[in-house]
Amino acid sequence: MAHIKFDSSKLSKFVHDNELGEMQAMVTAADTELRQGTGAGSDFRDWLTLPKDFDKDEFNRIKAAAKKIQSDSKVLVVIGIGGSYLGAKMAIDFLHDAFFNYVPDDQRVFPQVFFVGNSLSSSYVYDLINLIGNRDFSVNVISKSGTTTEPSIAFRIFKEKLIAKYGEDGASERIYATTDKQRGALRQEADAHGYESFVIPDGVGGRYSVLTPVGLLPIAVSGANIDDLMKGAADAATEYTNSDLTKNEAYQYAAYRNILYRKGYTTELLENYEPNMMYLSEWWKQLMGESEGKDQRAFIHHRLTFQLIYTH
Ligand SMILES: O=P(O)(O)OC[C@H]1O[C@](O)(CO)[C@@H](O)[C@@H]1O
Repeated sequence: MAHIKFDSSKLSKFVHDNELGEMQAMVTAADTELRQGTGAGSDFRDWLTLPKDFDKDEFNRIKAAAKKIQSDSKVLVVIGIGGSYLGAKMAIDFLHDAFFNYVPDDQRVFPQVFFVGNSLSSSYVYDLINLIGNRDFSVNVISKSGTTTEPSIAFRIFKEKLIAKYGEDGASERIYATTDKQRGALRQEADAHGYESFVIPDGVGGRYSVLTPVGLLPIAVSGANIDDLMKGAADAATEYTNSDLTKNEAYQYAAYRNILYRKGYTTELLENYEPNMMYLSEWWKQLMGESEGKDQRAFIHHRLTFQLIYTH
């Protein structure tokens, strides 16, 4: 697999050589808790096996839905917020060229993919409606609960647009719902109207859901190869199973963060040099912030995209 390298050489000023080794006992204990499911939040560990152990029938339905959208739509409108949005946005930006969404219709192979329902901005919605114009479009609405305010509002608006353009039945054929298997407002609506629907697995928290239908359908519609994506993730899942700190670079990163945090270094920067990696950083911020921030012990996360500088 293409390797992501972790380089700790510049840390020697802050962390003594022996300090990493001293973390091994803690890392082994944490790894055992994680793998055996004996720690807090153990119901939400399915992301550990997701790249290898996923619903293959549903995966094929995702590919079929992506083909249909590619054949009948110029635009896919993806509605979702937080974990139901950032992973797909990150992957599509990262995997395609910087101007993917700007290529004109007569030159593009795959639909434009736009995200909405992640803010309450009425001007953003208005601008997107204008941008779609009279062109054919489909909607992928993504929400586990089906009641989150921002995506619910956006879905109402774009569903009305679909009905006005294609009629009730035609609209139902262009709505793809990614939601809970059994519960929630969106599940009920999808079943009642016969929308093609996909499941957000119970054991995968929203922010870890990029390799579920949450991320996979929009990514597949954009033309990226989701078979290769899952294969790469499966290789990574194998590579990062070793709890030996000298062998596992992901655990090295975690251990160094922990050492630094306890020394009072509580601000973490993720820098990148490519504009199409901007949402990789946004996704990372949410992963870290939402995972660590809920018990008041989090790093403050920033991202930098040279030359763009944000501190948020
Ligand atoms: O999928 P739903 O129910 O609309 O919830 C979305 C929320 O859930 C999360 O994905 C996880 O808590 C948040 O990031 C997001 O704001």
